Amino acid sequence: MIKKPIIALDFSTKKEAVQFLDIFEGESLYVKVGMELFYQTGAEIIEIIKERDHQLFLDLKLHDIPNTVKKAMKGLAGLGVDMLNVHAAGGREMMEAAMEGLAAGTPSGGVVPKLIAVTQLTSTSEKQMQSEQLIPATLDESVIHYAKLAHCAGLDGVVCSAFEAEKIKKATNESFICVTPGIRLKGMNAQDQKRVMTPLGARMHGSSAIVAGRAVTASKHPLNTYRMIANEWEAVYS
Ligand SMILES: O=C(O)c1cc(=O)[nH]c(=O)n1[C@@H]1O[C@H](COP(=O)(O)O)[C@@H](O)[C@H]1O
Repeated sequence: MIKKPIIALDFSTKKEAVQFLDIFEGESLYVKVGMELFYQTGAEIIEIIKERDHQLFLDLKLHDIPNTVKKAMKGLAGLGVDMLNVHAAGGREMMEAAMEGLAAGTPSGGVVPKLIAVTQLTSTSEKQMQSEQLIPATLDESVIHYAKLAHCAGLDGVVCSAFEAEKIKKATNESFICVTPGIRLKGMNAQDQKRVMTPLGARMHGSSAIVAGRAVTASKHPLNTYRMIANEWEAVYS
């Protein structure tokens, strides 16, 4: 279980990301770096975050042929991050290759980062999935199918919405990590997300970790908003 809400550092420059982190000085965080920031800064931002002793989820959502993903993961493993992800739609062989790459790239004596697979993005609705991906199943069925595939491939967990977390754990096992983005405090705008939930709702639905981005980063009072989210989420552990 990941006790701290994971903050998505979705900024386009190093300067903005660092200014944001400065607000939390003295606090140990779990942050996520995604494509927007990583493609601009490269590994430099990872170093900055590690120097500040924050935990880090590098969210690059790899999705390519097995050999390419394996080699890419081998390189990424050397960055010393805590968690990485791939798209489950890349298939079982690709996910197994990702695991092999991670193990091969982790320096000897080091901890192999956790690997999780994106099932159906939280910005996807059932209707969209059926009409655009031509998947003739319910959204739950598709997400659970991808979760089982990731589980069979030996991954540590998945990214899903909180709505599916409990069902995934039943279909795999209790320790399978369900990281759930699409987190909003009550009354907040869902923006481009389709399957959103409050931190408390995520807690009740069996999420292992929550990801909060714009709710915190675009807040007028990021520290207060983060604390509100953390209080709802962490209450279960106290
Ligand atoms: O893999 C992810 O982190 C991810 C998967 C998913 O299905 N949905 C999703 O929103 N995310 C990420 O989680 C964050 C959510 O951002 P907000 O909607 O601003 O809270 C973004 O950085 C997304 O890239």
